[in-house]
Amino acid sequence: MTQQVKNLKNNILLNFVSENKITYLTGLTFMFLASSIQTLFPKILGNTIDLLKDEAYDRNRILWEIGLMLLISLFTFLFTYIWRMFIIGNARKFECTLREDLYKHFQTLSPEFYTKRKTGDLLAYAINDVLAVRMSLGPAAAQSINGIVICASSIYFMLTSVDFRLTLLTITPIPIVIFLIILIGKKIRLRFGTVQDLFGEISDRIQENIYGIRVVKAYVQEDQEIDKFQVLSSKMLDANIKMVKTSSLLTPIIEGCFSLSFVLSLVFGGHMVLSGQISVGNFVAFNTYLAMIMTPIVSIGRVINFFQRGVASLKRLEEIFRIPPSIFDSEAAIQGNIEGTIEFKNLTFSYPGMKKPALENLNLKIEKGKTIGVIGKTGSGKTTITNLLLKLYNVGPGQLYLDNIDINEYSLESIRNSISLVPQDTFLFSASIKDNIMSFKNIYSDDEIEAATKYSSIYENIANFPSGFDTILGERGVNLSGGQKQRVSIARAVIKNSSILILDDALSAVDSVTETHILNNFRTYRKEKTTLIISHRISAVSDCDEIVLLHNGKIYERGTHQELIEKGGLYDEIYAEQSEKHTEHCRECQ
Ligand SMILES: Nc1ncnc2c1ncn2[C@@H]1O[C@H](COP(=O)(O)OP(=O)(O)OP(=O)(O)O)[C@@H](O)[C@H]1O
Repeated sequence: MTQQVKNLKNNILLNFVSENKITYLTGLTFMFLASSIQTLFPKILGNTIDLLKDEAYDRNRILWEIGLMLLISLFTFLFTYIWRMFIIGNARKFECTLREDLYKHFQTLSPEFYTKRKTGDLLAYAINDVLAVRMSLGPAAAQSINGIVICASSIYFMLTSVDFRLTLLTITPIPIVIFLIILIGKKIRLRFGTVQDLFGEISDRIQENIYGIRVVKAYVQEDQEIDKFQVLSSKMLDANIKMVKTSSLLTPIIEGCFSLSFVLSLVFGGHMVLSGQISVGNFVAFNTYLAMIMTPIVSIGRVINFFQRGVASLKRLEEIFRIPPSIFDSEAAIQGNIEGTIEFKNLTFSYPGMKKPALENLNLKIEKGKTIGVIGKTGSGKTTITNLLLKLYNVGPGQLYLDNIDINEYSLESIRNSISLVPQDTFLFSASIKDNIMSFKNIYSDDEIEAATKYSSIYENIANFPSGFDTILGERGVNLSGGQKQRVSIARAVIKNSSILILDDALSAVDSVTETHILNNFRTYRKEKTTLIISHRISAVSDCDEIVLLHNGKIYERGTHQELIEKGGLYDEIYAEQSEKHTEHCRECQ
């Protein structure tokens, strides 16, 4: 577990604020200054009006007042710019740091975590939740502090410079407005929650549909899919209409209450002006303060909403950060290259939450430089061997050895640097073929890249693409055939040139001639190195030094191809079945 993740587990927000306290304090000081001087404006405006009322007004005094107003505007602009740079800038920085840390944390989590979580949900953490936290720490925090200062100073000036009674009378509707905003806001949030849930469902459906578009078309499922989508879409419409019905109440209520304040101000304030209790200038200043108060109060609902969503999202993120990486290095983990001897000793492994072991009492030693074939029916445990060798799952002590050292003693980096895997489900990045082969590591020469593709029998295909190795692959490599994708994936493993190579059913989409060609290449290129070929096809493993036939997680038969044929067991049966099919296929081809 990295120190960073440990820190984040304690309190993400407090850690960030304390790390950036200087910028926060500077920002808050300028925010306070900007809001405070802003509230001087109405008072000076009032004074100026009162001065102008006098026919023999002092011209210089008026110019001085106008100059003051210009200075206030200038400093308000300047201080607002400065606090925004610090406070909003910090919120942006927090968003970025949070997303990077989350991404790093995702990289440490086990495959088990990913099988349990939906992609759409994980995306929501990285996008919606991080954004919600940023909005509450940035604009919402700024608006509330700014609003509190503006309201407090405005009310103070109204009370002290204009009239105590008039102030109390005109601000009477404000607590009612706040109460109603909070009440309606709660309802809006509930309805917004429903809209968000439906939005998640719609995103998941679109994502699944695009991902499985071939299956949808092949099974003529388009109409059913459209119907299902329409049902969801109308649910979303209903939820939105319900939300709009409630939220539409908010603005008229706020405007109505403030209109009441202005009417009260006009009636009683006007009367006070006429009876000479307050000046016209003070009356103008009073109304300007009233208008200034209006903006932060109107945004209370939005700010509360931002905070609530921010707090909820922060909680969700903290929960995710609290999930410990289930696989990590021990304190004194061995760093370095593994030469390639593998040994399974009485290994029994069950996937988390599963009763039946995927591998049971497995005993197998693979000497460095040997090529081993693993064959077996679907679900017999072949891929589980790969998962354990790459330490994607934890294995108990004393069950799996690499170069006669327990796998648990190695660092994850050493294990994964020493093993190249060509997985069953080929995954290519939407980048150039070259970047895919190099795994984005710019450490290989063009000659090495070319050689790797020749070993994998994909060179000719790539050379025929107009942009050659620079051809950009579509998402998941859609512009390549299944067999081409597999061969690019093999080239990626070949160039890594690790001590151990695992081909997990990696030749299933290539024809038998290409399969033989690739396997022949491997025989020369990987002479001194360990290779594990997992396959359903006997043709892929028949030349291996030893073949292991797995059945229900146990070794059922083992030996060379010849020995297993002579034994006349299950392997021989599969061989006979596959040879017959092959012969039939050849006859049909003729
Ligand atoms: N993540 C998982 N969680 C729970 N059970 C799993 C998981 N992965 C595999 N299994 C189970 O473990 C057993 C062995 O699976 P494994 O993937 O190793 O089989 P396989 O021989 O590679 O099959 P195939 O030839 O179809 O790829 C199966 O019963 C499977 O259902």
